[in-house]
Amino acid sequence: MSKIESTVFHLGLNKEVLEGAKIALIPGDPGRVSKIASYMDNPKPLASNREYTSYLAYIEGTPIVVCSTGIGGPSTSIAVEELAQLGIDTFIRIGTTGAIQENIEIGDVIISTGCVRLDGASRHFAPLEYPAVASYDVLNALVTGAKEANLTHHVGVSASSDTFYPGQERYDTFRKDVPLHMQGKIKLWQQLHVLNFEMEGATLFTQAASLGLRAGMVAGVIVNRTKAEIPDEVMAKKVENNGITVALAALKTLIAGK
Ligand SMILES: O=P(O)(O)O[C@H]1O[C@H](CO)[C@@H](O)[C@H]1O
Ligand SMILES: O=c1cc[nH]c(=O)[nH]1
Repeated sequence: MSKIESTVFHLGLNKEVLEGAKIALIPGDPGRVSKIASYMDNPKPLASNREYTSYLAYIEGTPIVVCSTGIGGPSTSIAVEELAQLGIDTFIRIGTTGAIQENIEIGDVIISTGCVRLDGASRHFAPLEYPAVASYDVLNALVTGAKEANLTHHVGVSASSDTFYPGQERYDTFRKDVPLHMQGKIKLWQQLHVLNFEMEGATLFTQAASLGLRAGMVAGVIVNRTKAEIPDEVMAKKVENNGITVALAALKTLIAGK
């Protein structure tokens, strides 16, 4: 039996339990998986290992995998690789994010056309010159979903940092400062019309595009960095529903288009 036919090492899944699913919804937070699955039909827990919690659920009779990636590119790349081995060809990241443009409100959603590759893991899939871009049809389905959901959404470039604190220029930390070489980065990305910071998109987009797979990302804004550094956890729990709503609406477009 080839490796591919058996259970994948980290996710603890095999082809059989995925019931032929081709699309995966991939939040960072394992605690978000059951919530996402609960909005679909017949949600069923599949596995939980390390940061990877997975469910199977159905939309209009189509099986959909929901699997968390954990925080950051490295763990995300493992989830995407192993889901691809099991036949998934379309990935929709459902995240939360920090906006860096003044006009973006908490509760808005950001749909990323591409990501600034401030991560390390994406370089293991393609040289830095390779663009971290969403696939057109997933991006289009997400924008359509946001419009149908009547949610305020912003479409543009995100920045994916390997760290939450220095890489996103947070000063209110243990050292109460940011290393000199990381100072001024919010200003730089603001000038370049980057909309937000998060931590997985660059790896996901580079990995998927370079493997000929499809990926997109929608994230709920839980903090605006022109106003604050740390998100409010109660607000964050509420806002994550907006990203989920857009992704579920996008599924309908993707399944119809399939
Ligand atoms: O809410 P999730 O999907 O985890 O996404 C964001 O939240 C985490 C940081 O708090 C990072 O994973 C970042 O990308
Ligand atoms: O500010 C934020 C909020 C969520 N996730 C991030 O990476 N940054």
